[in-house]
Amino acid sequence: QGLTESLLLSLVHEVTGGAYEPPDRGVPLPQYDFVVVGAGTAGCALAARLTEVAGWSVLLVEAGGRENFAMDIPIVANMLQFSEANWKYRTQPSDKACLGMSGHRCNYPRGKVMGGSSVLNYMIYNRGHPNDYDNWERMGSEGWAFKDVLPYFKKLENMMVPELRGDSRWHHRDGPVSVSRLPWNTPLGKAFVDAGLERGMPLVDYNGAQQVGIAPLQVTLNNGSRWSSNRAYLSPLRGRNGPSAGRGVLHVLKRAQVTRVLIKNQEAEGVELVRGGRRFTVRARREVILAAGAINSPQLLMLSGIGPRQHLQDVGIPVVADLPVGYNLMDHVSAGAVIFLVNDTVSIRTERVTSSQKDLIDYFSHNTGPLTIPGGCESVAFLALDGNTSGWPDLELLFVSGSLTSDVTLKDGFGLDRKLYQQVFGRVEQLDSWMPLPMLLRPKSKGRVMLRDRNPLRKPLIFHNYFDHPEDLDTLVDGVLESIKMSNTRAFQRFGSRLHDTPIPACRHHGFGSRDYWRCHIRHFPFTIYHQSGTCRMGRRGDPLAVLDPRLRVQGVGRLRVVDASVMPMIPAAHTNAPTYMIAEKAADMIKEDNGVAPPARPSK
Ligand SMILES: Cc1cc2nc3c(=O)[nH]c(=O)nc-3n(C[C@H](O)[C@H](O)[C@H](O)COP(=O)(O)OP(=O)(O)OC[C@H]3O[C@@H](n4cnc5c(N)ncnc54)[C@H](O)[C@@H]3O)c2cc1C
Repeated sequence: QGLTESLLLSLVHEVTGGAYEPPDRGVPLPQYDFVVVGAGTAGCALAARLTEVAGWSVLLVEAGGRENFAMDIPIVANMLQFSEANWKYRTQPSDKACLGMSGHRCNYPRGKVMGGSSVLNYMIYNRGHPNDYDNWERMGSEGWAFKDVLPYFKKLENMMVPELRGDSRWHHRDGPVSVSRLPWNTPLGKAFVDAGLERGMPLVDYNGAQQVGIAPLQVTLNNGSRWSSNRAYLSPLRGRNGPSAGRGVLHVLKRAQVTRVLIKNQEAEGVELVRGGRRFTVRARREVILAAGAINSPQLLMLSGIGPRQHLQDVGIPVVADLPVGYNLMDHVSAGAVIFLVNDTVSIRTERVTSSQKDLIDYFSHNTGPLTIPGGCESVAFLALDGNTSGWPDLELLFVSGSLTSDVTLKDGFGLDRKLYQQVFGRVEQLDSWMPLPMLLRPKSKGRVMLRDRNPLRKPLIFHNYFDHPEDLDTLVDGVLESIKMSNTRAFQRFGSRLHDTPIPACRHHGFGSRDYWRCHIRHFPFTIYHQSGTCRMGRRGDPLAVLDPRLRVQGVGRLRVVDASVMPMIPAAHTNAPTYMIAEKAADMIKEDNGVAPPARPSK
């Protein structure tokens, strides 16, 4: 009976999907105070905060459609990449990386849905290290030091982990973004933490006093389900929006793509957008704010004439402001496809959990069980490599209680060459396995986003430039070697954990397991951890490397800001969702201040 009830419940949710989010306005008004482009992590947070001001009107424009119930189920996170909720970007072919992917191109997913990438993400909640933000300030982003941003990290947080809730030095309970631990773990997830302890790593709250160490994940889940930005910030507005509620007005336009910012006399006047084949122009009395993410915000700026002069001239767009838009693309790349086999049925295999009546009932009726594990991610280690005593980690090992072979969609999610996949992994496809994702936290290589042409509906060109800097590759090799040590601990040997050792044919000549072999392996299978950022970086006013000033205003163009992951001058040693929320929270206060409204209350210190 439990199962039937569960399925009926899902059907009801599916039909009424997105019922908690603000409705689609259909046709916009001709004018608003603010037009916010993109309802992703930053856009939802920002729009919600701006409508706290009575008398302000905000239009939030989103290219994707509504969020639905299936998107809330953590275990299917990677499957969403095959849906229309993904922009389905691919990087340009490279001879340095993605060599094991079809066409030497890596997939680069981005959310295209209410909630943006916070709907596609793996929900890992991570702030980064104080040095990340102190470094931002040193690089010219005045007001973004850790002491300045910590209050905003706290403001967004509803910490639900019992032992952290009371730690008011680092955490907060009243924010919109729910943070919890996984309600359920596999034996392997626990083994990873034990293995870390065995290797001498301390158990840490990595969002607290010390990041380096080992820990079960903190995740943006509420009651076992995804807590997206749409859910966190927009659902509370439904039904209590508008002047009579003492708030501003929020209109949301879904499946509407902004094609250009309208600029006159070096000031943004509004946007042009297309929706259902119709073209609309919407004016902004106060400001246009781009929150379209690290690929689409630079694309939109360039389409509007703001970008590198030569590039704009090459594609035939009149130059409004000559700025380094699209440069400084950063991501956290990992050493993918390093897998360890185990003897017992202790890992997550998607087809096993989604066809288990018990697991389905556990999820739908009790909000627990394997379906609550976001794509199999359970625990994490942050490592400072030899000689680094700063506490600012170089490397992360993200533990996944399954591997490339545990889910039929994963290899295609990353875009692996099918023949190569069969050669290397076909033999072990049916076995239980786990995967550490050694992830480079402070990459030195930088990529670039460029326009293909002046057509706003064509995908931009993305050059990841992974491993341009040789140190990046070496750090990842260290990560693979540490993962092998983790597998050799007593905690993992209980399960007979062993490295899968079928070599990649093109790397075999290096000798399986040598540093050169791993370099070659990583060049074949670099997995993005989806943290694209930095392409509209902020910096000191007048800095030729900066697109924005530290108040996130586009240099040389009035009434235009960017508020999303693209503003980061340097990618933090963190998964980027929480830092993006922080950026939006801080931006909301700056925008209020700059428009003559004192921020409502100082966020808690
Ligand atoms: C698969 C995946 C897994 C991830 N896992 C994690 C994780 O576990 N933990 C973590 O911290 N981070 C994770 N991230 C990264 C994190 O989610 C992002 O850094 C964050 O969501 C970025 O927020 P944003 O506001 O910059 O952009 P987005 O959230 O991507 O929002 C941009 C929005 O703008 C819309 N848009 C774009 N162009 C236009 C246009 N022209 N007109 C109208 N709308 C437009 C998009 O459709 C989108 O909704 C993951 C990301 C992905 C894709």
